[in-house]
Formats: sequence, C-alpha cells, structure tokens
Amino acid sequence: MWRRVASLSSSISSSFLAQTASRLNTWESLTTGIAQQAKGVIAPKEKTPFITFFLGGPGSGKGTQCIKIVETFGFAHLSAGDLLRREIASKSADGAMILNTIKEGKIVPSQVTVKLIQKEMELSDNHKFLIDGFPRTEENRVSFERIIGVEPNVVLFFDCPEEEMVKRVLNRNEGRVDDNLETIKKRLTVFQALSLPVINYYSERGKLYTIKAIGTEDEIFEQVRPIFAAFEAIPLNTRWNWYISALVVVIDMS
Ligand SMILES: Nc1ncnc2c1ncn2[C@@H]1O[C@H](COP(=O)(O)OP(=O)(O)OP(=O)(O)O)[C@@H](O)[C@H]1O
Ligand SMILES: O=c1ccn([C@@H]2O[C@H](COP(=O)(O)O)[C@@H](O)[C@H]2O)c(=O)[nH]1
Ligand SMILES: [Mg+2]
Repeated sequence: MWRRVASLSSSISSSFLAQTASRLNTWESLTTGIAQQAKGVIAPKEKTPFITFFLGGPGSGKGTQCIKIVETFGFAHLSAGDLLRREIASKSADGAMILNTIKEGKIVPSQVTVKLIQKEMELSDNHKFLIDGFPRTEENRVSFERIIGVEPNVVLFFDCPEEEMVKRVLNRNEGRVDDNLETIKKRLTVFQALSLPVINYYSERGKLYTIKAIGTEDEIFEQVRPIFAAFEAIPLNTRWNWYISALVVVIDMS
C-alpha cells in the first residue's frame, strides 16, 4: 500500500517520502505487534508499542538528549548500557561476564540484553519506548525482532565526529569503567564494524533520522524535536487515521 502511494510522484522530496514511508511502516509494525500479542509473545497492553531505537557512537550525546525527549514527549527511557551496568551492580549471574565485555568495549550476547529490555518493557505502563544504545549489531537487531516481535517505528542516529566523541567521553567523569582512551578506541572500532550496518539497514527501510550531533545540547534538541512532534501530530491508532494521512500526502503532492 505505502509503495503505491510513494510511487505516485517522483518529484516528492526524499525526506518527505522517508517520513511518509515511516508513518506507513508504523502501521505495519503496529499490526505486527497486534499479531504477536494474539500469539501471546508479548503481554496485551491498552496501546500498541511505539518504539524508537537511538543509535550513535560512544559519547555522541544520546543519553543527554534522552532526558529532553522524555521530558518533552513522555517516552520511557531504556538505556541498554544502563540495564547492563545495573546487572553488574546487582552482582547477577551475568554480572562478571558483562563487566569484562564492557571493559573490552565488546558487545554482550544479544539474548542477555534483549531479555533485560523485554523485562523493562513488560514492567512499564508506558507504550512509548526510547531504546538508547541498542541494537549495536545485526545480531542484536534480529534477536530483538524475534524475541519482542516488533520493529522500531523510528531510528535516530547521532552522527558525531570521532574527535568530538573522544573528547566528550574523556570529560564525562561519571566513573564508567569504559571511559578511558584504550576502551574508547575499541568501542569506536566496534561501532564502525558492527553498528554501522544496523544504521544502514534502517536507512534502506526509510526509518532512519540522522542528526548532526554537534553544537550545544539545545541546538541538537531543536533538530530532534520535529521528528517526534510529527509523530505526535498524527496518531496512528486506527487504519482510518492511516488512510487520512496517506490522503493528505497525495493532496500535498498535487
Ligand atoms: N552537545 C554537546 N556538547 C558537548 N558535550 C556534550 C553534548 N551532549 C552531551 N555532552 C556531554 O558528552 C558526554 C557524553 O554524553 P552522553 O553520555 O549523553 O553520550 P552517549 O551517546 O550516551 O554515550 P555512551 O554511548 O558512551 O553512553 C557527557 O559528559 C555529556 O554531558
Ligand atoms: O546493547 C548493548 C548496549 C551496550 N553494551 C555494552 O555496554 C557498553 C556501554 O554502553 P552505552 O550505551 O555506551 O552505555 C558498550 O560499549 C557495550 O560494551 C552492549 O554490549 N550491548
Ligand atoms: Mg549513554
């Protein structure tokens, strides 16, 4: 259906098309969510989940902007890194393995991370999830889709120069075991090799919103705000809403 609408005119800007495709994908993923609920994979909730994946290199400013997104748009913030650090602090069975993996700048096995995210989603009363720093690898992505049974509605990517990311991480001063030059270099290599393919995957599906993550925190948020504001403006709870927004697109184009 969305492909038919999208092919009506080649003169529409690609960003507009990407936005439209994304809205239509929202419908696709909502119906997938409903199907998964029917199969009992995820607990039925009053509203279908709206999922944002927030990706970007170490120190690109994801966590900082999550605070603003939560304040403004009321998402539940799930930082994969924070969930893993909580496992270390609680000395859980996986704690020692997670600590070593983080010190090495490597990626924790998907099943461990996805289970932690799943638990938080199930415990939350919210239906809007801002999943920060995940999926880090294609295997993470596939594992999330298989276990949770839904795809993201929006994927945000913070594009930041390496020099700036290194500077920010070294100044962070939060006592993180991975905030040292040796681990940062490893994390940057892992990001390039394993996380960029995930970003490319979502770009090809028209779900990716890339932000140049340099400037002040407020300047960056002013680039982030319209992305979520657009989704707030058009609630997609029903098929009719969907058709209406598609119609608006067609009228806009003519
Ligand atoms: N726009 C900005 N300009 C300068 N410093 C910033 C900016 N945004 C965030 N910072 C600072 O950079 C550091 C890293 O930011 P943050 O923790 O939000 O990054 P992150 O993407 O979550 O990193 P990680 O993936 O390592 O968790 C923090 O000390 C934060 O205060
Ligand atoms: O999905 C994930 C997220 C994180 N990790 C590990 O944790 C650190 C820190 O993550 P931040 O998002 O920067 O807080 C990361 O370098 C990985 O080692 C992970 O394995 N999987
Ligand atoms: Mg962070």
